[in-house]
Amino acid sequence: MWTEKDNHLTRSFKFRDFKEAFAFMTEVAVVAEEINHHPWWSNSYNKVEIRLTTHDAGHTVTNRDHVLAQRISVLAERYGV
Ligand SMILES: C[C@H](O)[C@H](O)[C@H]1CNC2=NC(N)=NC(=O)C2=N1
Repeated sequence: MWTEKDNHLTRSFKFRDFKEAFAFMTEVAVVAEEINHHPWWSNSYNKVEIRLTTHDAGHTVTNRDHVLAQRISVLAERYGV
């Protein structure tokens, strides 16, 4: 589940292995380019942490973040995470 703190939406994902984590990240990257809104993220082996904020709105959470979060959740569901 996404949580909002310090002016960003954040969620952590744990995949089966690095390969799945990176495949997920690749899919997120395609969506980010499509809607021109991009995540901050970190990856370590099978874990991906994502933070969403809108720099253009002074680093606040906007509808663009909620839209991307929803799109990411749909992708994540396909990995069963
Ligand atoms: C010019 C372009 O629309 C902006 O730089 C976009 C691109 N991607 C972005 N991504 C995020 N997360 N926040 C932004 O404010 C943002 N702005």
